[in-house]
Amino acid sequence: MTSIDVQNLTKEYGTRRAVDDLTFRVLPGRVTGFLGPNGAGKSTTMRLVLGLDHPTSGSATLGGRAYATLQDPLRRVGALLDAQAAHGSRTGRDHLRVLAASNRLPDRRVDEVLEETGLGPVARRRVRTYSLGMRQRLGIAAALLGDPEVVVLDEPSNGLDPEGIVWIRSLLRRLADEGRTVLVSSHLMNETASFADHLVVLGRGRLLADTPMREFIHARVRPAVRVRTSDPAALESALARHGHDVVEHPDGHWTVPDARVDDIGRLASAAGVPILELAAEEGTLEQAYLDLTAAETEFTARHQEV
Ligand SMILES: Nc1ncnc2c1ncn2[C@@H]1O[C@H](COP(=O)(O)OP(=O)(O)OP(=O)(O)O)[C@@H](O)[C@H]1O
Repeated sequence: MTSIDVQNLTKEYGTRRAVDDLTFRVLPGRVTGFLGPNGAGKSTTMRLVLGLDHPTSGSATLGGRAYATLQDPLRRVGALLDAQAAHGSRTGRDHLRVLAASNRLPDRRVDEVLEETGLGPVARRRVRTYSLGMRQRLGIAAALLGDPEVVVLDEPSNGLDPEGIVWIRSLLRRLADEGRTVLVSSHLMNETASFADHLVVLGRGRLLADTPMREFIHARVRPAVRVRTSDPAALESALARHGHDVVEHPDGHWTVPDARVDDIGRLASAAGVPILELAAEEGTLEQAYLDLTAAETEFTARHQEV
């Protein structure tokens, strides 16, 4: 199977360094979320992987080969970078047929991907009449046309309605389960958390994290227990006796940082404290991401002061 290998990749536009000595690997069989603030270098990296731009130094390869050297590239790599790329005066079906013909792919694939992306009913309409979500689906259909081992999608949920978002989530999962290499950029943290197994995070063109999603969250956000009781004084003293701090919230629930739900449940039960609600509070990707990017901003500010 084919991995994406980015090795000491640097791209400068004039004096601006969009990608700065980046090294990471995107492995098959999982969905890798590609995150970073605006201008962090995600699209530039994707363009370099897809041979749409030349690196200033370093390399980006697919299964050890540069994109430009691949035979029938659509059969190896499918990409969605710009959903507006399709010709407005063509029908969705014709757009895909032209792509298929130029990559020696059978017409049968066109109908298969139209079906797969839910575009069957609008396939014979001109692209200029498509909504943003339909164009997005057409871009995804084009990416899947060659049944590629590697799929690179820049903001695929953009413009999709809730049904479309659920669909893209299950599509990404299936592509990864089939053993493909899937790299997906997004600004939406809840969305990324729902599909990514692994994360690559950029900041100012540099690699900030390359880690499984669960680890990324657990390393940055402390787990807590959410609890609500009808006898706050009794709960507070029971928790204090066992060295737990509590944080009280205006709506009456409390959180106990760094605690496990089993321990708090047992402790409350032993003390005879009535419990109305008890739940584990997992950190979210958004919290972890903001923590990381805040640390990065602080680091940059400190270094600029020197
Ligand atoms: N063709 C170009 N010419 C000059 N500068 C460019 C070009 N392409 C990108 N840049 C600059 O490189 C930096 C990285 O941009 P890039 O689009 O890769 O970031 P991104 O992480 O994809 O951002 P976003 O989340 O906003 O899409 C930005 O400062 C951008 O202005």
